[in-house]
Amino acid sequence: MTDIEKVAVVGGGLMGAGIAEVCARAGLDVLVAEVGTDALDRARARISGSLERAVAKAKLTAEEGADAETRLSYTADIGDCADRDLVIEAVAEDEAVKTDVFARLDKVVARPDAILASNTSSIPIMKLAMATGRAGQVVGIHFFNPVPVLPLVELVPSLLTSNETTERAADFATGTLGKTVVHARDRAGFVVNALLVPYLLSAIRMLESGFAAAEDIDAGMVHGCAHPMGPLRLADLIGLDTTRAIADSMYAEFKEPLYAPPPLLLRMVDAGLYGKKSGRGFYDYGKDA
Ligand SMILES: CC(=O)CC(=O)SCCNC(=O)CCNC(=O)[C@H](O)C(C)(C)COP(=O)(O)OP(=O)(O)OC[C@H]1O[C@@H](n2cnc3c(N)ncnc32)[C@H](O)[C@@H]1OP(=O)(O)O
Ligand SMILES: NC(=O)C1=CN([C@@H]2O[C@H](COP(=O)(O)OP(=O)(O)OC[C@H]3O[C@@H](n4cnc5c(N)ncnc54)[C@H](O)[C@@H]3O)[C@@H](O)[C@H]2O)C=CC1
Repeated sequence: MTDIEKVAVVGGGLMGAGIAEVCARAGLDVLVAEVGTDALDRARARISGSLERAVAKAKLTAEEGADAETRLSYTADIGDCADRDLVIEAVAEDEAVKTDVFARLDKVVARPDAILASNTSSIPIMKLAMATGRAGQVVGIHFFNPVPVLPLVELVPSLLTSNETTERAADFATGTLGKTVVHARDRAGFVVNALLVPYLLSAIRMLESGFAAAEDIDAGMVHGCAHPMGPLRLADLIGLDTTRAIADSMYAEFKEPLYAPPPLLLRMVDAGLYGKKSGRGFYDYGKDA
């Protein structure tokens, strides 16, 4: 266990809700910060629903589920992050939005040794660190979707992150949350997305070119390579808006065509077809997805 007891998660979407849930299940006091009451209600419903499913599947006792709920609190005021030991930013994959959040956290987080972490998939940590006056305490702690299921955390120090911050973040991920850590350099996409995203984009290009149907592309990778889901269903799970944003930042960093988002992905994002979270992407998920 580490000295980290009070955590805030800024952004309670797909990833922020999962991160808040695993932190509360690990016994931490967790504050979820969102942009307004509607977004907070959605975050609360996401976390409570997931805890209820874990209880229904006997992964948690009813008492453990109820205890986790009592450790969670919600706010629309980022100023409430003042007393936190660790803040994990999980807002949309947009550099301007994230740097604004880091600049605001730098003003409000009062503890001199607090860690400011980002769950970014691809934005260099240095860009976020330089929005603060405490780059030594800014680090990437990158979780994987769904957070309660997947064991991995990528730990990404920038050139300016102190060894102490990196070690405390690693202890938090492994000792407190029980995750498996891999260390990555501060390059867009880190380790996993640098490998995964070109594969997802290739599948989209394959569909776009008429090479094969979505179902056949996915079935090929599920039944031929034992992946738990095919690349198009996985892109839908990640969110096509997020997949596009990740591709954009990797392409901006490396200028390699394999990272360039294909036109079909761009048009689907333009159309609001974000995948599972919006109800439609490469597949239909119905209204309640
Ligand atoms: C973009 C980035 O920056 C980084 C990323 O995250 S990249 C994305 C990485 N994620 C992946 O690659 C996901 C690959 N897919 C999978 O692992 C699986 O398909 C999946 C876990 C999503 C669903 O698995 P499945 O077998 O098709 O469905 P299902 O039977 O419903 O779920 C399997 C288990 O996971 C659990 N689960 C699924 N989704 C869950 C969620 N959102 N929260 C909690 N538990 C969940 C289920 O309860 C079930 O648990 P049990 O076996 O103990 O009953
Ligand atoms: N979707 C995925 O599979 C994965 C995503 N990530 C990363 O996690 C981050 C979040 O992604 P998702 O959860 O998928 O996105 P999402 O769109 O589901 O959630 C983002 C949330 O941030 C909130 N938000 C926006 N601005 C805010 C602000 N200023 N203050 C507080 N909240 C704010 C939004 O209201 C929304 O609820 C991104 O950086 C993404 O790249 C990392 C791993 C996997």
